[in-house]
Amino acid sequence: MVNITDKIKEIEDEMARTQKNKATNYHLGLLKGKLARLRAQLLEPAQGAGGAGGQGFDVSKSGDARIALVGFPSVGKSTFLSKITKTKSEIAAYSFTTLTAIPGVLEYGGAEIQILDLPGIIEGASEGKGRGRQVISAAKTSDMIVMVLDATKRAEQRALLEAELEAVGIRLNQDPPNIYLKPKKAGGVKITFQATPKYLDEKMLYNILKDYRILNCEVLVRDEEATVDQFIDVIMKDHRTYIKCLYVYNKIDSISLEHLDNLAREPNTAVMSCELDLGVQEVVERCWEELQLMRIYTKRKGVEPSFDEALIVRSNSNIEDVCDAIHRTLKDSFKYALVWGASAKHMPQRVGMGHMVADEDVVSIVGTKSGLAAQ
Ligand SMILES: Nc1nc2c(ncn2[C@@H]2O[C@H](COP(=O)(O)OP(=O)(O)OP(=O)(O)O)[C@@H](O)[C@H]2O)c(=O)[nH]1
Ligand SMILES: [K+]
Ligand SMILES: [Mg+2]
Repeated sequence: MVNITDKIKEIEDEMARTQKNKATNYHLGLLKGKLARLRAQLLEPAQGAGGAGGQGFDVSKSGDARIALVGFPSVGKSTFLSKITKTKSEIAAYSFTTLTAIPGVLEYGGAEIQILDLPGIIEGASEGKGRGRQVISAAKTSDMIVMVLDATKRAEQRALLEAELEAVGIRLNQDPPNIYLKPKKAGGVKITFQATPKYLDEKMLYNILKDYRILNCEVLVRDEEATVDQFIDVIMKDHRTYIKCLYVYNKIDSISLEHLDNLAREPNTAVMSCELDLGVQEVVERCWEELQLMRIYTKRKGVEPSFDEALIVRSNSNIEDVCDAIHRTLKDSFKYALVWGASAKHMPQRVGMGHMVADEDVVSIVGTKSGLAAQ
């Protein structure tokens, strides 16, 4: 039996050989679809013993958010973890110093952020080289990826690493495509374009769906810029993860100012030197901004709010989420909430469960039973 990696290689070779033009467009679309399917198969837990399945490391999630440090060996991931948390992860000049996931806790803005130091990954990680598969699984469970890069190494490292993550369905700094796909029991395939598509047509989508044996469904393409890759992502949506990524170039103590200037201009990028303690705190601040966590201060009736301890909730949270963060049964006796701060139209504003809160709001929950104001 030909193994999956060989099949993947075959398709990749065929794609590389195929000239891109109007006539080959449909064929290339189909090949992309097949590739996505094979890659998903590769990540499925293997049958029986000794499988190199998609399991991550055995580290439980804790704190308000999780950040994974992903990068090639010896770029300084463990050095960074040791700088920003109290955890000491082994640091050395040789590759693969770190052999498992080492969690640390970063305390920032009243929140506790779990930082996962991971083994270095190498090219071919997505196909199971080294600890690649495990590292990638751990990265998938995080709220954000910090891709640590070595500023002294060649520029391709970034694209190589991106390709490894891309191959296992991780989409960095992208929104899920604006395409709606609903499988049906009968009725055939119905495709609607909300605007004239630039890169897609009905025949192309129809062919790919057929190849996936989706014979009855409704498709609505809302985005005129949607690509065939995005369409495949929608079909494969159970295998796709959309994660924020901050690219961090370490070791800037060893490069020229000109090179440093160029790196710092790349999008979603920060630069630092752990050795000279340059830019490290800025990286932490950038992470905090990207995570978009909000601090909510609770207040009991008739008592001044305490600003010592914040409740941490995610962006796009409402009063219901705040209740859940306080206590899981608080909602049951909820009457209304009083809100002071950026989200309030006047101070205080009386609001219901659906009210969206803002960073540093003060919230008082008023319940039906006595003494149920927020803790
Ligand atoms: N010049 C310079 N060297 C650094 C810097 N940060 C870390 N190093 C060195 O880079 C080497 C590798 O650091 P580690 O923290 O072990 O790298 P890692 O990415 O965790 O490596 P693996 O666990 O093997 O994947 C060590 O010798 C560090 O002292 C820096 O800012 N500048
Ligand atoms: K190392
Ligand atoms: Mg390490």
